[in-house]
Amino acid sequence: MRMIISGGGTGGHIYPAITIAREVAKLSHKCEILFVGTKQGLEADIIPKEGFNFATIEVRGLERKLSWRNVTTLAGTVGSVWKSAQIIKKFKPDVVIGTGGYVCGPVLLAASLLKVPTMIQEQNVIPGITNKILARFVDKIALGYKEAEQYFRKSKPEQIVFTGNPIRPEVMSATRAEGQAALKLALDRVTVLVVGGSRGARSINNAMLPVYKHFSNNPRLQILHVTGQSEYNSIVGNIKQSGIELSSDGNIIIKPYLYNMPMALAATDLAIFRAGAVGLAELTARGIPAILVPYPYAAENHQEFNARALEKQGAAIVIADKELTGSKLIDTIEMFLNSPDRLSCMAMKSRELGRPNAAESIARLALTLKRP
Ligand SMILES: CC(=O)N[C@H]1[C@@H](OP(=O)(O)OP(=O)(O)OC[C@H]2O[C@@H](n3ccc(=O)[nH]c3=O)[C@H](O)[C@@H]2O)O[C@H](CO)[C@@H](O)[C@@H]1O
Repeated sequence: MRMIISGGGTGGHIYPAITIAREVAKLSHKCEILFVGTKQGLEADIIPKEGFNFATIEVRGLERKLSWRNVTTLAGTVGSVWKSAQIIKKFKPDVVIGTGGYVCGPVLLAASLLKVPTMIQEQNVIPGITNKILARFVDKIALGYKEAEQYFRKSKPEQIVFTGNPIRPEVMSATRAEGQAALKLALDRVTVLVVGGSRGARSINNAMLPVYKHFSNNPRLQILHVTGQSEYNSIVGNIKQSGIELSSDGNIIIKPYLYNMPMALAATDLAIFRAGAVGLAELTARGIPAILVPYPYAAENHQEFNARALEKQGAAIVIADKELTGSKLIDTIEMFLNSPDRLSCMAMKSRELGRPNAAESIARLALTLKRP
């Protein structure tokens, strides 16, 4: 099996691509995989680290309005479709898969024009613009949420398959003890993991300062906060300025990014998260109860819809970004600390929503596309 996989911009598109690629490789002997991304996206950092061959094309995202920039972007897209076609002709894939982000547009379009079997994987309740356009050209559409089907009305029913979102196998295999050891966490404390998606979240970062003040040195819990690369230094600066100690044996741990997120998830009792679809798939697969603060500027407010899907099933509490304050977070964390039953009930509801085998379903679907 030879496969090209493309997806980029943020972790929410990149990790599904990595997971699907690994699963296809596991299921088919002799598998060669080429990842196509951009030089600017997070994929340029993550993909070579993960050991995949990596080719790049130049492509920009469209603005969601009529603009001169869009005209030049579309003109540039013709060039990137041509470049993608060259990559495809040279690599000769049996199948081309896209996991979202604008880089997928030219790659999947070129594959479809060259009559190579294609599949896209849509992670969100409300699909991204690239996948909405690509839906007209591809052979299969694998959905992370059933609710997304209504946005692909022009597609044929046999094109659409509800699989759930793929999660890395390590997310399921890591044990609590391994996670605690990997992150040097205390064994006897409730662990709160705070993550603002793959790039961090300013409003969550800002709301956390009073939370640290309140819980600093509290023996009942520890907080592991992932700030995102760009805000790490300023957050650590603010914490030090406010007199909170970040010693190695303290209960507040701040990281810019976690390359071993599965370990952190394995040790987590409560998550404070944005509502990126892959992050949510990981939380539900492990049955982690969550306080979700959807990013309000995500395209068509899709994070709100992702988050509400969990809230509806009792797997999470949602706080709107504009209503997020330190004291609201403190009150909600205190509420969970004082009612462990509520926390475990939410954990159970979360696990009911999890689809730990989604990656395998998607990989099997990809294998069916290979022509004999
Ligand atoms: C602002 C925006 O539009 N974000 C979108 C982006 O989210 P984003 O990339 O933030 O989202 P997700 O939460 O879906 O996925 C993040 C992935 O990165 C990993 N991770 C994150 C932080 C870290 O330190 N280490 C780490 O490994 C997580 O474990 C997860 O696998 O793609 C998602 C999937 O299409 C969408 O639902 C989000 O709305």
